[in-house]
Amino acid sequence: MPPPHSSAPPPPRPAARPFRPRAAAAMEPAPRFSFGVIADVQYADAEDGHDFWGRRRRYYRHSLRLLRAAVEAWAAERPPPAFVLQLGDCIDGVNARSGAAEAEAALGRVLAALGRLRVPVHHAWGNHELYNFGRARLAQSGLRSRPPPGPGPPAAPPGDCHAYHFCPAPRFRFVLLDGYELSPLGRDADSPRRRAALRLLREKNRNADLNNPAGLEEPQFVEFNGGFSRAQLDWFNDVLRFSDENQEKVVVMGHLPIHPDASDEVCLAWNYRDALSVIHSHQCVVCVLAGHQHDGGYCLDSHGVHHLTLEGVIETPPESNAFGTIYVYDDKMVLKGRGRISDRVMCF
Ligand SMILES: Nc1ncnc2c1ncn2[C@@H]1O[C@H](COP(=O)(O)OP(=O)(O)O)[C@@H](O)[C@H]1O
Repeated sequence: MPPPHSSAPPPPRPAARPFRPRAAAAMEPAPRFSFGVIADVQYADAEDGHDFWGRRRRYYRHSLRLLRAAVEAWAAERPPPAFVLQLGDCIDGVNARSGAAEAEAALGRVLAALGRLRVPVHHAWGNHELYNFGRARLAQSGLRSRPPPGPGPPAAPPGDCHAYHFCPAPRFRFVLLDGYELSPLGRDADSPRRRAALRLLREKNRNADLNNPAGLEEPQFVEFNGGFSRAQLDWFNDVLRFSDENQEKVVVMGHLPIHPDASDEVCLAWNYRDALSVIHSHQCVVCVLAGHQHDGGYCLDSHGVHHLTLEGVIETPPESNAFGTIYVYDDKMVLKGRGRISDRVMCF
């Protein structure tokens, strides 16, 4: 969601030529592995709409076509990406207004499109998943992407938190964070977790509409964002300690951005500072990938961590796209962006 002062989006860039990582230079080593990234598909079988400010068009139906085009492009790569990160909000909240069957059908179409890839897809849960489904249903759905536990630190935090880690190649670990563990969204109406999240939100946000950030000292305290529990942050800290001790490089992913220079101030996780301070107390994290802020963003922070917020598919015109492939080397990650997403080299 753009802030009120944001300008019009840049025009779509022409389609890029296929990227051939091995052909770039004869002496350059081949990437260790690659993976696909995509954010905020927000599919619904509905007419186009707009963002809250009425400034950005939302292409609800076309977003599924763009997702299918992304899948085709990934499938044509040689070698294909080892996995895909779907950074959350894969279906839009408008589905829920038409009933549970519509939400299930929309999710089914998105999962079928991604399922053509035959590689693992890791799903972050965003606010729009939680507008459509409770957490219990999500945990039974195709969006529960936690792999079987492997060696190393505990596979996931306690409770129903959708956070986990996995190791796609020796000395590389990916950590998925659940930015809506603290949130009224997706919780049963009378549950203690929902009441506690609402209490916290209302302490920080006195507006009648909890989605309204006007006048807040910490504008990220709106209902369409959420936060990390202490238990999740402690678990995250344990995972990063293990990675430090084992000389691993870590990529963190989640729906919500956690650095103010890679997002507008309204789209950050409630307690983004806590997540950042865990990251900064370790050496291993090289990159944080997020969605949610549909205009995208990037910064290299004061500790040398890259923060990349992906442009959202939902606000991408049908003739363009918004996805990418990231090629991972021992000393860098090279993003080859498609459509609205720019190429980028992120050195470690
Ligand atoms: N400044 C605001 N004041 C009040 N409600 C808002 C504001 N910005 C967004 N909302 C509402 O918050 C919800 C989430 O916003 P939306 O832009 O749809 O989120 P997302 O970017 O995740 O798609 C929507 O119902 C939207 O109307």
